[in-house]
Amino acid sequence: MSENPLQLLFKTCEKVSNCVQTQLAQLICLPKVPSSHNNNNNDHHSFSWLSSSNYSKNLPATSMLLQYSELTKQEKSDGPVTKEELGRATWTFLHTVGAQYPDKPTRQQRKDVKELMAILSRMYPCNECADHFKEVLRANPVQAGSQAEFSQWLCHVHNVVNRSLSKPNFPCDRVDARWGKLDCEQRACDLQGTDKFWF
Ligand SMILES: Cc1cc2nc3c(=O)[nH]c(=O)nc-3n(C[C@H](O)[C@H](O)[C@H](O)COP(=O)(O)OP(=O)(O)OC[C@H]3O[C@@H](n4cnc5c(N)ncnc54)[C@H](O)[C@@H]3O)c2cc1C
Repeated sequence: MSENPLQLLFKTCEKVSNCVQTQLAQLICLPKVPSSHNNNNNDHHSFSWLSSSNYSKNLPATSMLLQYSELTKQEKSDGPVTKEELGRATWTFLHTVGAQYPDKPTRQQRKDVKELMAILSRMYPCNECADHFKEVLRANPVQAGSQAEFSQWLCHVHNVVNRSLSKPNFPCDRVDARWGKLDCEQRACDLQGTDKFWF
């Protein structure tokens, strides 16, 4: 007996749906799901757990897709950093050093920050940034006679870099409001005034 046209239509739709699911799953590199997840235990439909019929039974489709996107985020945050991420982390470090720098630094402390900036301009792991920063330092020698002086100098050189990247100027009178000493319980990290900070 010839097949009911509606049945034929349903079968075709199912085939198309399976095909789309497979292609999508391959596109986003989803792992193959063990056959136990597969209702009809049909290996060539490795991704049938994505189908709506499985959604209410084994529920893997949406939850696994969510887990997958979480995994992707995790992998991304564990992977190599971008130039922007590195920049933000380095400026955070520098401005925090600036906030913790002593009001009355010793000669050694002044020498250390100058060396720190010089080493940064040689070792910064982005060549174009390091080369540019060498020029910035030549035109703006480190000023580190006090905490206020050093944090304002940092703000100024950060603005020089900002301008070169067509970023807006940061108002340096707001630098103390933006950056502060490291937030540590019971001020355990507040090393200013102790000899721990500078070894
Ligand atoms: C030494 C150095 C040299 C760099 N050179 C280059 C380069 O040549 N080319 C390149 O593409 N990238 C460079 N970068 C990276 C670049 O400066 C930025 O860090 C990156 O583009 C991300 O920018 P952002 O807009 O997220 O904020 P960032 O500039 O990273 O700033 C982080 C935060 O600091 C605050 N802030 C901004 N400006 C100031 C300021 N003047 N004083 C105090 N706080 C401020 C803001 O709250 C901002 O959100 C360099 C980074 C460093 C540390």
